[in-house]
Amino acid sequence: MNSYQNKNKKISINNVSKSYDGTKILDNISMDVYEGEFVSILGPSGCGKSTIFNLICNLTGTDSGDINVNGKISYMYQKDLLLPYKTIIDNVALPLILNKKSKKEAKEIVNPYFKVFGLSGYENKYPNELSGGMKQRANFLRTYINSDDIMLLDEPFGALDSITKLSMQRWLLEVKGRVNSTIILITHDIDEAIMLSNRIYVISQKPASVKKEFIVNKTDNNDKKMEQVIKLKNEILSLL
Ligand SMILES: Nc1ncnc2c1ncn2[C@@H]1O[C@H](COP(=O)(O)OP(=O)(O)OP(=O)(O)O)[C@@H](O)[C@H]1O
Repeated sequence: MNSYQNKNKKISINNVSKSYDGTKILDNISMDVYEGEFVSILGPSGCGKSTIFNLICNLTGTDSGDINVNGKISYMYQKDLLLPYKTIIDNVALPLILNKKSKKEAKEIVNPYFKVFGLSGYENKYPNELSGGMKQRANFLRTYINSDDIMLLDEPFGALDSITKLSMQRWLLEVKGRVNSTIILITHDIDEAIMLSNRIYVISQKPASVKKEFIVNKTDNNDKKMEQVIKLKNEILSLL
């Protein structure tokens, strides 16, 4: 158990199974996520990870089992999905404008977050003027503006080169230290899951079931940290 598991449960997935066209995708999955926690779902490509998010968002229904969500969800995809003809600030303000705020008011609300999310100076640029990493920061900020309560991140750094990816992972860790959002990350990158998460659910090949749940102990002692990471990585690798 980690310290978050004493807090409110934000999402609980109970014995959920799901098939598409007669093929079982998810087999009796159970997971819980607590307030302020960063949880990763780690599994091989195509095993059904995005299907779990689609079920959480009610974009599709379960065949059996149930899902309880306690809060407002936002969902960030791997692709940035920024509108090319709108400036970054207009893109980020979009969820508020869709929620009936005036354009002026929406911009005033989002403006201070540009500094917090390392996007100062990019407010009036267009998406094609930004690097892949900066676009994903803007995408993350727009997701956060949509809801800072529960954020679902579906391989947000999957399309980035490895150096940008590492700097974005560090950036996300730092941002997470400043916000109290509950975050669930889908990834097939073991290092990413260990670096960012408080807890990791390792899931199997299709039909996906939970193979094991790991708590990632955070320590400031670098030697101990390295030792723990190697041990955890080996344990996870042996399951995949
Ligand atoms: N709406 C749908 N109709 C039919 N089959 C689907 C549908 N959505 C997903 N699937 C199938 O379910 C399986 C799991 O897909 P899903 O996208 O959930 O996996 P994933 O683990 O997120 O994949 P990846 O790591 O490649 O993003 C795939 O075989 C996919 O073809």
